[in-house]
Amino acid sequence: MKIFEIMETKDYENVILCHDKTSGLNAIIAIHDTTLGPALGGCRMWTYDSEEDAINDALRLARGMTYKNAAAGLNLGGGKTVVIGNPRTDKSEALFRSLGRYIESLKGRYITAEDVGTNLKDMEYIRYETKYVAGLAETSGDPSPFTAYGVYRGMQAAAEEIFGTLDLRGKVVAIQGVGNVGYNLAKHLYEAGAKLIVTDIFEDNVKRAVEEFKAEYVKPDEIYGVECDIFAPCALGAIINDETIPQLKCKIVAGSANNQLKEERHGDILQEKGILYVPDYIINAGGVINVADELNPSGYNRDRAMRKVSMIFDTVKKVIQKSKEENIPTYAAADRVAEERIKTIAAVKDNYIVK
Ligand SMILES: NC(=O)C1=CN([C@@H]2O[C@H](COP(=O)(O)OP(=O)(O)OC[C@H]3O[C@@H](n4cnc5c(N)ncnc54)[C@H](O)[C@@H]3O)[C@@H](O)[C@H]2O)C=CC1
Ligand SMILES: O=C(O)CCC(=O)C(=O)O
Repeated sequence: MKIFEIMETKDYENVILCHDKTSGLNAIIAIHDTTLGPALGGCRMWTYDSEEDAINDALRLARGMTYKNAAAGLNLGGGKTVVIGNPRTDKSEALFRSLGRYIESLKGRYITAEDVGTNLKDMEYIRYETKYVAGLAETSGDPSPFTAYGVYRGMQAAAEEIFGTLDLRGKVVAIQGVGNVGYNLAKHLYEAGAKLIVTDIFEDNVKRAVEEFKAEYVKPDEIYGVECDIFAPCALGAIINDETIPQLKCKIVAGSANNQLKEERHGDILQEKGILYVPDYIINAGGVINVADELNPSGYNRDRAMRKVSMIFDTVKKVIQKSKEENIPTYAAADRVAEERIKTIAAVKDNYIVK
């Protein structure tokens, strides 16, 4: 793996390898870009097939956070931590405190939070060693309801574009994955009068959605082909691909899952087919917007965080507008929105201030 070549090509600032013999910690902190502010991004714990896979994941996710934070209008750069290990069996207080000490040593260049495989308890252990951790139980808490609300608002913006109304009453929405985000999204949609079709690999999650929201159930591999207005991927990445696109009968793809397009070209194909794709990192920024509110000098405020999440409606509109004006697919328009903000703010910061 040519790490410096990758760092040069995609403009990474730091990649920090963290090891602690006592706790067994093997982790990577990747900081992609801090033009807008300290890098903020969650801490993922996963069993990787190789160290190279783990480093690649940290790099890819850190860069994704730069774009997500920039497009969301946050004064934050992008970073991510990857802890190599099984989240069910390899966790300990010592492991997360050891990681916390590494994060502390960066003196605020990187702020961590929850991600796949980590939870509020793990964040508390990190907090024993550093203040550079957000999303604690006593402050902003579980980000999923905020992410779900952001997805709902983004869907409304997309609906206004395609159906001429943001009213989702009577619209059919197919949700893939009714876990933390999917469940909360289903609740908003049900209350708005939408008809739901759901799938999940966990029976309990399906049962909850069917009973509470009168949702129709289909098997996991059937969800792509159902007749619907909106397909909402809220489970896995890479689900928009050569096998699934021909099955889609929706007019909009809008969901919380990260990295929905298997490859960028799949975003081009959606556009050719006349399906509006709402870029994942634009519509799923509710969680990070909420977590970032903790960094406000006056402290965390839930109502303010919710108001900011609601603005995802406007960001989605802006991306759609750019896509139309510049005749590019929405995923490329989203990248331009993020890159232009970083470039503009970098230029503003160019002048010298006496400290
Ligand atoms: N929780 C949050 O605030 C954020 C979540 N995301 C992304 O949104 C997605 C969902 O996140 P959460 O709801 O937190 O995760 P979760 O783990 O609570 O829910 C995911 C659900 O998908 C189901 N699932 C897994 N494989 C499936 C398959 N093949 N077919 C159907 N269902 C399947 C799982 O059983 C689970 O119920 C993930 O991709 C995550 O990275 C992105 C930004 C923030
Ligand atoms: O929402 C969080 O807890 C951190 C943000 C993040 O890592 C993400 O949005 O993927």
